[in-house]
This record gives sequence, structure tokens and C-alpha cells, in this order.
Amino acid sequence: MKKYVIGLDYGTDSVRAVLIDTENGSEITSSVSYYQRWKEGKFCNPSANNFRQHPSDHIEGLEKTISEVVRESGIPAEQIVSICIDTTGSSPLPVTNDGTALALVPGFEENPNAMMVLWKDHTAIREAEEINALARTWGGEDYTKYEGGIYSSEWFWAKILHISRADAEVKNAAYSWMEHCDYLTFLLSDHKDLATFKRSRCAAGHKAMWHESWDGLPSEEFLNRLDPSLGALRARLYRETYTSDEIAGYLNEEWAAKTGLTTKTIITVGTFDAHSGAVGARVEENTLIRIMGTSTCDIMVASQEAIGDTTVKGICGQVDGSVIPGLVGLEAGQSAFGDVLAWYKDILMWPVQQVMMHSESISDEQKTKLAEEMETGLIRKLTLEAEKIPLSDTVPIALDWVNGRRTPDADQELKAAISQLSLGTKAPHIFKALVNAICFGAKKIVDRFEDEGVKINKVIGIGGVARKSPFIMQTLANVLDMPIVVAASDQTPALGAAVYAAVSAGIYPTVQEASMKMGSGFEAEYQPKAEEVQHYRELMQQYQKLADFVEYNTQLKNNRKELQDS
Ligand SMILES: Nc1ncnc2c1ncn2[C@@H]1O[C@H](COP(=O)(O)OP(=O)(O)O)[C@@H](O)[C@H]1O
Ligand SMILES: O=C(CO)[C@@H](O)[C@@H](O)COP(=O)(O)O
Repeated sequence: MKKYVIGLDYGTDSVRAVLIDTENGSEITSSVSYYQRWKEGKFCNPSANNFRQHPSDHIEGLEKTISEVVRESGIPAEQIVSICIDTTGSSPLPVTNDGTALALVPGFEENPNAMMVLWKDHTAIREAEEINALARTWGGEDYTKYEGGIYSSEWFWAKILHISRADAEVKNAAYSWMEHCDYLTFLLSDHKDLATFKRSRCAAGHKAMWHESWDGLPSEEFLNRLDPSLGALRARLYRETYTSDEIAGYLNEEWAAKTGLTTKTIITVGTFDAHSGAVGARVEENTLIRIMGTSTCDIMVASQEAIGDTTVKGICGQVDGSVIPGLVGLEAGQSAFGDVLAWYKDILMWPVQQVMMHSESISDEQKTKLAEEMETGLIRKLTLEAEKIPLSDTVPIALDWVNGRRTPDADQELKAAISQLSLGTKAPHIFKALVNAICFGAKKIVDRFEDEGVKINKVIGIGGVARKSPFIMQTLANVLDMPIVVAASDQTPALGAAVYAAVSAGIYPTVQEASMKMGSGFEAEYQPKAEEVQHYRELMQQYQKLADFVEYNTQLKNNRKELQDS
């Protein structure tokens, strides 16, 4: 009997499900669902970096996408043997003692603090600083050791601490907290005991400071010093964690009925999108996988022997088994990549929204049509024009920190800057400067890995930007001075989740073997152009100078503020 699996990928805006043939990884059907409330801008305040998502968006998407791929494929349910879910992270949400999302409990339906705190929510900057300061000074283990030495406001404990302080009602009503990937896996599973439910190693290790060497999560004493509610929460979280080749449970009756599948379907331990993306792109040692979309995640794997006692500074952690069981998974990334360009597009769209849309000289229909054309065509047009700018032209120097800096050395308070503007600077020049900036940010990550002894022989690009923008990929190859190949699949993270599902169902013995058999092929290769490499090296030095200047001044400003506050 031929066997099929389903991989689900919960991204920032939408969820995608793919139904995959386990023999060769080919996609039989796929389905996408956009988060409705999120699309309407509900429960968020972007100017305060506050991004929350209602779990109903995710649950509706779960039912729609799974049932659609099952129905459209026409494949008998018994042949669809396993499901695995990946999500963004760290994206935790509070739950009750039976694992119900707090936002689904009467009284909390409209409370953003009771919802999922999306990875890019930066409301917990202060709390992250507090965690870092305590970890360095409390006299016990520095729990940030395997998190690159700096805990980020994008992560689990900082977010929980922030919400607990901001909202006593949520603090008191939340029995526990779950990462998004664990919550959705729990929802599908028949294993309904929160205490023994198999939580993701990937999520726990990279974002919650879980490590075998200190018996799991940070100690109660450490957490108590941050806030007694965190100390109390520890016992209601988990001690063990599990890699995504393991079975978390079987599809429960409610969800079997909703999706058209059977209760024999395996539910695999959940994981993060970037890590499953790496598996979908056939990750191996000394290969850097860059998932280039709104943000980037940079994933590598290394054997215990190769990594030894090294703790790579300033990255988002190194976790045994977070990508491939038996290998250490390393994660870094940029808090904004495509988002830098999306931000610029939004700036340019301002007169369209605020002037043209209110104009009385054209019809509503024409206005809407024009606005849509601009919205969808602007980045493409800017790309075409930026490509024509000769290397000899001066372009501004920009920083990529519009959403802070994730790595190297997380600092979400840093802001972007653009320098060397003149009256001759046109929109495509700024666009080109921003493209350069996101590539220089990438180079800083590559340099950090190599400086810390993690050798990179190959770069694989996946995600929206890798596939949509040959201009960015060529610039990146020039800046890194390395060839880059691009994975052909549109759905590499979902495909990676399907790979995990196939292993947990026993179809392949290891994730490595399944990844090589089922993983995506490659569609394009970018070689560095020798004559341009030197040019970008010089620009990179100017980027570095601007970065140092902005970072120094941000620190100065923060020190002054601390002095004033004390
Ligand atoms: N032609 C393009 N060139 C460069 N960037 C693009 C282009 N089209 C879209 N983008 C960027 O791609 C990003 C979305 O990437 P995608 O991988 O589709 O989403 P996600 O990160 O949510 O999974 C957006 O930030 C957008 O600005
Ligand atoms: O940070 C992680 C994983 O650790 C990602 O989930 C986060 O960057 C979101 O990725 P996307 O931009 O949605 O692809």
C-alpha cells in the first residue's frame, strides 16, 4: 500500500498544508488558508511592536487545509498515515489546565494578552534585558549559554514575563503556556495529558533555555528571582523534550471527523518552520540553509564531535536534535529581511493610500485597481530599476535593523538608518541600498559562524525572497563571495514537516535518509561575480562603520536613560 503524509507550515500570515507521497516527496495537493482576523489587523499595535494572533485563526486554518488536501487528493484516509506541524517561534500562548487556548475561554476572547504572542512581537525588550542581567550575575548557571549568550525579547520566558506583569487576569487564568507548534500538535492528538505531552525539543532548546546539562528548564530559583509566577509555572511546563521523529499521539476523534482522516493517523512531535525548512532542503553538515522571507532564519547542523565544547556566541542557540536527531542544530537569523523591503514599499504607498484613494478625479474602481497594481508591482519595478544602477553610481548606505537585530548578538532596540543621501538619490537608489543592507546583515551571520569555527561550504536559499528575487540572490552571492543554490519547492518547510511525519511513521529509519529521498530539488544557482565582490567588500566596510556608530549611540542613549531612572 502506497503511503502519504501531511506537512503543515504555520507562517506569519497563513498556514499551508501539503499532502506528500512518501516514496519520493512529490506533492499531491496543497492548500493555503490566510488568518482572517490577523489580515484585518485585529489585536495588534504595530507601532508598539505588539503582534498577537487569535488561536481561532489557526484552528480554522487547520480544519480547512487538512480537509481540503484530503478531499482533493482523493486518496483513501487509511493511506494518509502521519501528520507533522511546524510553526513560527517563539510564539507562545497561555492555556488552561486541559490545554485549551485561553483566548477561547469566555471573557478572554478579545484580550490580546490571552492570545498567541507572535515571534516578531517585541513588547518584552525590558524583560529580556532583565533575564540577561540575572543570568550573568545570579551566581548560578548562565542559562543563556546555549542561546548564543543573549536572551531575546522574541523568546518564550521574556514574553511570558511581560504578559504576566502587564495583565494579572491572564497571569492568574493561565495554567500553563505552550509554543504554537506544541499547542496545535496537542489539539490534534489523542494524548490529552498536558504534564506528559511530548513538547518540541526544537522550541524548548532554542527559545526556553532548556538543556539536558541542567536538567531541562532553568531552575525554579532562577525563575523565582525574575518573578514568582515564573517559578510556579516551571512545574506546569515540562521536563523532557522530544525530537520530531517521534510520535506525540494519534489523531483524536473530533479532528478525525473534522478532517476526513482516521484515528490511526500518527501525530508527530511539532517543530519550528525554519528547522523543518532545512530538512525540506536536504540540510547536511557545513551547509548553511537560509530561509529568506519576511525575516530570515539561518540553520546549520553539526556533529557533537565537530562542535565539541564550542558555544557559538551571539546566535539563537545550538540544540541537540533540533533539526536532525543526533546532530546539533544551530540557528541564527535576521529579524527583518523581506520586511525591510516591505517597509519601504509601505512608505512609498503612503501617497497612494492617503491622496490617490481620496481623489475625486478617478472612479473608485480605477483607484482600487491602480492601488492593487502598485501594491503588487512596486518591488518588481524597483528591482528592475535598481539592477540598472551601475556599480560606479553612489548609492546610500543603509542598515537592515528596522525590526531590531536578531543575530549576531540580539538587540531588538537597535533601529535602522540610511546615510549618504543627496538630492540625486532616487527611490531605486534607496531600494538598492536596502537590498545591500539585508545582504550585509547576512554576511555578519556567516562571518560569526566561521569565526566561531563552524565552517560553511555551501549556501542553500529557500523561501519567498530566494525564489522571487534573482537580484537579491545575486547580490547576496557577491556579498558572501559564495555560490548559492535555491530550493525548487515553494513549500520547503511544509515538505520538511512531511519528512518528519514519514520518519515518525517508520517509513524511513532516519530524518537524514528521508530528507535526501523526499527533500526538495534545486532550481537556480548564483555564482559570485569576481568583479563585483571587491566592490561589495568596500561597501560592507561603510555598512560596518554606520552600524558601529548607530550601536554606540543607542548604547549611550540607554546608559543615559538608566542613569536618569536610577
Ligand atoms: N519580488 C520580490 N523581491 C523581493 N522581495 C519580495 C518580492 N516579493 C515579495 N517579497 C518579500 O517577501 C516577503 C515574504 O516572503 P514569504 O517567504 O513569501 O513569506 P513568509 O516569510 O511569511 O513565509 C515579504 O517581506 C516581501 O517584502
Ligand atoms: O524564528 C523563527 C524560528 O526560530 C521563525 O519562526 C520566524 O523567523 C518566522 O519566520 P517567517 O518569517 O514566518 O518565515
